[in-house]
Amino acid sequence: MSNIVAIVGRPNVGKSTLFNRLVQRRDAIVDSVSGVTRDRHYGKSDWNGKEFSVIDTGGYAVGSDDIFEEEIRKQVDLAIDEADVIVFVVDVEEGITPMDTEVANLLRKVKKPIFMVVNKVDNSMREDDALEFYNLGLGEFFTISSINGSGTGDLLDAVVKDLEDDIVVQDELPRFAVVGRPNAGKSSFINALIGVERNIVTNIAGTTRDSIDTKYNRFGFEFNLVDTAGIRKKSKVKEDLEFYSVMRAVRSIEHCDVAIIVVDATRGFEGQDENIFWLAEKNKKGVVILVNKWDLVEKETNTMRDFEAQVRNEIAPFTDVPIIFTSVLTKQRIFKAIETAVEVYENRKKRIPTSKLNETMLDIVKTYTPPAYKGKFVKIKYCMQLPTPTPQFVFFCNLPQYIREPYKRFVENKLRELYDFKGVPIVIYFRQK
Ligand SMILES: Nc1nc2c(ncn2[C@@H]2O[C@H](COP(=O)(O)OP(=O)(O)OP(=O)(O)O)[C@@H](O)[C@H]2O)c(=O)[nH]1
Ligand SMILES: Nc1nc2c(ncn2[C@@H]2O[C@H](COP(=O)(O)OP(=O)(O)OP(=O)(O)O)[C@@H](O)[C@H]2O)c(=O)[nH]1
Repeated sequence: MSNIVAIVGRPNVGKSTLFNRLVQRRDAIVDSVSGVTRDRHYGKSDWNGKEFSVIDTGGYAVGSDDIFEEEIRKQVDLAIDEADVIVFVVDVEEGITPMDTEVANLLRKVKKPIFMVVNKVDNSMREDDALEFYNLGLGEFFTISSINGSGTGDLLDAVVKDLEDDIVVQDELPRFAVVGRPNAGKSSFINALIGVERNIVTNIAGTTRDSIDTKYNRFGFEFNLVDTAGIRKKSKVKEDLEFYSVMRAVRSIEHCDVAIIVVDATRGFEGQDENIFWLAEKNKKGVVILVNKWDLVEKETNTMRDFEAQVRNEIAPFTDVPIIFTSVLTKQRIFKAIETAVEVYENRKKRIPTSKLNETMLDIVKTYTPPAYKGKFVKIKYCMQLPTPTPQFVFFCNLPQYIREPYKRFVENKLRELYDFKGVPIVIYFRQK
């Protein structure tokens, strides 16, 4: 059901450079919201029509050199458990180091597809130098230059062979993933919702270890709750890793239709919350934001309004997202949260008939035409919603290359005004006709 590619390797081999290359390509071509590169560590990519998430394990290891190795070992362990494909990067300039050998030892036992990648092979002379990496005992490898891009196409061809095609499961219940930073109240929310002590709730960050992906019937709604936290073996979690919560969020979001993002009101909407938000957006999933622990916030006249404004500011331009102030402790607005998630689920499945869309939208785009560019006028002739699992629209026109981002936004906003797409990412294309 999911396609997660993890990039592992010791520091400085070029993991981030490779990651950027994989993700930017997609950002440039497919992303509806350009300029959204707010997260360094994970992103969406696609190759030959297959979409996948890429996770860069670099940059997580913090602290002194001696705990470094231990951190990297843990990350590789986690990647082995949680990712579907592992890309192991080594550096031809440095050759084999003891840490490479250690990582290779961990990977050799793994059943999942592993791709060893010798990076910094910027020229043909270095191809010969790469031969020493056979000594790591992982068999064939790819030689690439992340900086100039050579070899990355062959690597991607091989990687996507091992990934699943997009599976569209029909006629299933809505799948909700409850995601958020450690300690935000995710387990408490699920418990309050389903009315039983299903998860372990404690006030120690990162204590939720049980997996649930179960069907519920509550408040007259039927849905599945997705929580893949328990997939990994408990014994291996010795302490909480930021990388672990990222992995967990990535996987849960990939599995869901709607991500219910739980935010701790006492901490505000922070960087990590934003990352999770954009992850859901990039995956074209529905989003509902719960501002939880609202009982702990000291309220003045405009506290709620101000908080909401701050969140909307951070998530612009996708501001049409339900934000609900909850207290899981006092069970405030729990029902509302589920009711809204169901609404968002329905919005995400919405299909606007072509005739109706043209009646409404064509008028608008003819009245408010795209600005002329280099003296040329763009004429939009026709539009339709694509038969995709999530809302995507195509506008046919004479000069699609002259359509700029602000006009796209304008069209998106109009679509959102006319048809309720609250909480749902929309993709808009302009195509030649
Ligand atoms: N010559 C050459 N240099 C490269 C290539 N890829 C990356 N580098 C350089 O190698 C250095 C490390 O690259 P990063 O991408 O930051 O490496 P990393 O593995 O993500 O490092 P950590 O974040 O510390 O784990 C940078 O100076 C890059 O410019 C390459 O293909 N050829
Ligand atoms: N006052 C107050 N406390 C809350 C609320 N929701 C959760 N808590 C408390 O916050 C702590 C963390 O809650 P959890 O439900 O374990 O949080 P979690 O997000 O599942 O945490 P991890 O398992 O670390 O990912 C617990 O002590 C809860 O009792 C709330 O709405 N109000």
